[in-house]
Amino acid sequence: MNDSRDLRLADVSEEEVLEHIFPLLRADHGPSAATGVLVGPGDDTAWLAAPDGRFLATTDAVVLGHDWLDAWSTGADVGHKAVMQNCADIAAMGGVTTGLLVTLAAHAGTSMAWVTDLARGIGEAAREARTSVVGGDLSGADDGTVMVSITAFGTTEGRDPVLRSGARPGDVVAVAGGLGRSGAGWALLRTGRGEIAPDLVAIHRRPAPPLSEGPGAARAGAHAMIDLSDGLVRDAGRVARASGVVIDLDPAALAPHVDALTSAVGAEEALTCVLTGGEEHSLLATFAEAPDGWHVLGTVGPVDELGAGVRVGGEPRRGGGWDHFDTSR
Ligand SMILES: Nc1ncnc2c1ncn2[C@@H]1O[C@H](COP(=O)(O)OP(=O)(O)O)[C@@H](O)[C@H]1O
Ligand SMILES: Cc1ncc(C[n+]2csc(CCOP(=O)(O)OP(=O)(O)O)c2C)c(N)n1
Ligand SMILES: [Mg+2]
Repeated sequence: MNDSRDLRLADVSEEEVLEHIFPLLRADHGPSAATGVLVGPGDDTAWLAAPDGRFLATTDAVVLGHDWLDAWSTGADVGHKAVMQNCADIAAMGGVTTGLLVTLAAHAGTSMAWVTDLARGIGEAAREARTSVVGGDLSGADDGTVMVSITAFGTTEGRDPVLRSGARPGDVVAVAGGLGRSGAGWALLRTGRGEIAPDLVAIHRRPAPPLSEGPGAARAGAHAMIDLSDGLVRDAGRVARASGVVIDLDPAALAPHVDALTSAVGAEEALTCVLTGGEEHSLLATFAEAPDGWHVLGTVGPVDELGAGVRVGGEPRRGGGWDHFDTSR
């Protein structure tokens, strides 16, 4: 196992795979949420502290061909993104991630080099998020199938979580992080133009959610919050419907985000990316008053005759954004 470069999963035992990846997954940071890990990987389960007696739990899976292509993303990119997707969900509740479970289901022909790279990316992202992998599972899969599923646990540090349902008329709606960059990077990759904007492609491969802004928003009194995984309009719509309000996005507030993408993808595609681009994992929240670090995008109003939902410059806006089972693509 010293040189894993040419090996496939079929050539090694499960124990050897685990022995190989454990060191890559290990947390090496000082005191943090990871200090709540009482028993880590290696036994039948992990054992975690839940200091305030309650914890957050979420899971997200990614599948080769549906969520990434090997031509676009390395194993490390896939691992990094899978971790960040989960940590963004924890942050969107106002929480801090305390531990991760990682499941890999892969066909026997999967190269050990890819698995090693995946583990490296997971470990790197976990350390960036100041958390650690506490366990997981390995499973076989049919030829061509590779799936990575991550489950994250988190703590709200004694606060109540920030739900999607708390937005109130009179609030502002604001974002921490960018808009449409991952979607623009994906559009460039799809059309073989990735070299036009390596920064956008990098964000698509490895989203960088502003994780600390989640608990920050909770401390600042956020009324509602969500992470932007499926596109601004779609995800804002989830907050609007859960809260029974209208969210009106101001085109002038969106303009700088659109302008930032225009040279790479053109003005029309830039607006589409900002409104509907997925996998950004920025945080969208509503507040009585937005704190520093948050960019106000619009306002929250009472339901009107059209019902709860999203408007852009007062105009109703539906559709767009990511749906896994949309076969019209
Ligand atoms: N297969 C499932 N079984 C039970 N609950 C699910 C399932 N899929 C999604 N959910 C729940 O539905 C909600 C929305 O899921 P999802 O859109 O995946 O959230 P997010 O975009 O934040 O990851 C979440 O609360 C999630 O836990
Ligand atoms: C090969 C490939 N096809 C499509 C996409 C685009 N894509 C996949 S998932 C997704 C949206 C977010 O994923 P999801 O699993 O719905 O995240 P969640 O809402 O559960 O956090 C997008 C835009 C991609 N990254 N790679
Ligand atoms: Mg989410």
